[in-house]
Amino acid sequence: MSTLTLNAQPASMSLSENPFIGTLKPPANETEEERVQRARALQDAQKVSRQIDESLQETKRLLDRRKNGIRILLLGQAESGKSAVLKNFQLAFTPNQFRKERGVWKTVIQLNLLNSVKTILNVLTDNIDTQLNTPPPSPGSYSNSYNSSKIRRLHLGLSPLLSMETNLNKMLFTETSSGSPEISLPAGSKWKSKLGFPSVSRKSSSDEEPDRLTNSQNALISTFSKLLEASKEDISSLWKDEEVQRTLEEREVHLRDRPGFFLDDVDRIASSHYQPTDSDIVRGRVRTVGFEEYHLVSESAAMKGSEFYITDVSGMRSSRSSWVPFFDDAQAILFLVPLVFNQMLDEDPRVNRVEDSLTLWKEICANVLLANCNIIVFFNKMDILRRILASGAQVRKYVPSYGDTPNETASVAKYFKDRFKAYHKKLSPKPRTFISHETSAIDIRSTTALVVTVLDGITRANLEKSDMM
Ligand SMILES: Nc1nc2c(ncn2[C@@H]2O[C@H](COP(=O)(O)OP(=O)(O)OP(=O)(O)O)[C@@H](O)[C@H]2O)c(=O)[nH]1
Ligand SMILES: [Mg+2]
Repeated sequence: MSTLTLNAQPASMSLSENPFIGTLKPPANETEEERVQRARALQDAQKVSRQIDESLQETKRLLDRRKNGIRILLLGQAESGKSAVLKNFQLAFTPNQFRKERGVWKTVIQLNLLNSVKTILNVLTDNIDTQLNTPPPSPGSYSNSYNSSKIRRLHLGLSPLLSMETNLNKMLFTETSSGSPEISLPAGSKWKSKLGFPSVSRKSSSDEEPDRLTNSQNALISTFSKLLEASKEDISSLWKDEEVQRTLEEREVHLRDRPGFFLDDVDRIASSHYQPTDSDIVRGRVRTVGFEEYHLVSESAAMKGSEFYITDVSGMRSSRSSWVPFFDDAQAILFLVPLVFNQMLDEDPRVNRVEDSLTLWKEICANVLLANCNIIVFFNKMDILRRILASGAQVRKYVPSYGDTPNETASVAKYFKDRFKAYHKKLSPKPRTFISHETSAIDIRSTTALVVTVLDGITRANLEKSDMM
């Protein structure tokens, strides 16, 4: 083994030629004070050098550790359910850590609830505006129980809550350029530490640690919760009102199919003592902005100590170009496709969601950087698909090529699965197996069981790959 000697000096170089000797030698007429200063500076420099070495070693250790863990990338359009699937991974493998953050979700879920109330009020107001501008089709056909004065009264009653909601959103979350009324997660989960929940070791597009909330900000959160509780009856009767339900139906506003729907649980959630359940947390909606890597060290007995790195990204169209740097590192991709064939993208209401997923899928399949990557498709939101079909919506109206295939869940799922599978075969740079699952990510019992099986499959596939190398 060859050893490096620090004094090594080319034989051809004389001492007087060595350019470093002059700088390292103490000055000839150095005073005692200068000598002490020089010694101190040398000590400081050695300390910095040691710190750099330690940090390099730590980085290497983390990189080695990462290399031995399973690295998964979650992809799919916005609202496809990536963060919901991530929460199922957390529930399955790190339930204790997951539950420690329960308190953070209370405010998020209460804000989600209020967001649905705002949607209803907007629809009712809009409806009344339309009625005022069009004569009734038959006398008395506009006997709306939510007439303009009733809505005005409701608005008035809820206005302190609504204005507080605006302030809370500004205080806790990021505003998106999409202009969406949804709350957005600032890049990285550091927002959780704002609420007093230290984030576990993660890497994200923003590693800035936010300031903790001040007492007055915490008081605002608590007042919001109390005000929501005081408005519980109003919200409940608004949601249960038949006229309201009919108007929402006429306007094709299907709140149950939208993200962050909690109106069926208003009695439980609009309470200042409310504690979110696991299922509530998975249903809670916060739009992801940027990306975040979660490092999970399994707590479960079967896989204790196994490590996974799961990267969750924003699915907005404008964010997709920032996915590419993660392709190189990912061992498996979970690609989420919500089969909501009658819904359009938020960011471009002319684009059908399933068509957008297909376009994205083709790009992912054909990408050479992902040629060796396992890709697993989750056909998600199956519960919503069932509801959409039960409401009588015809697939062929939105996807003409569906033709006369039966308009029922199994046929619809098979039709889309076959299309995704065909592109996978045609566009993959190398042959690979098509793997897919039908999921409802809010069904935590079946999804936590599924992610355990999926992870097992990914681990085996990687072992086989490394055996072959
Ligand atoms: N009903 C139903 N809701 C779901 C399902 N999967 C996810 N959701 C809900 O849909 C909403 C959007 O899911 P997210 O996981 O936040 O979506 P995302 O893909 O992370 O979206 P971005 O962060 O915007 O890219 C959340 O409120 C979820 O709870 C599902 O299978 N069924
Ligand atoms: Mg997300």
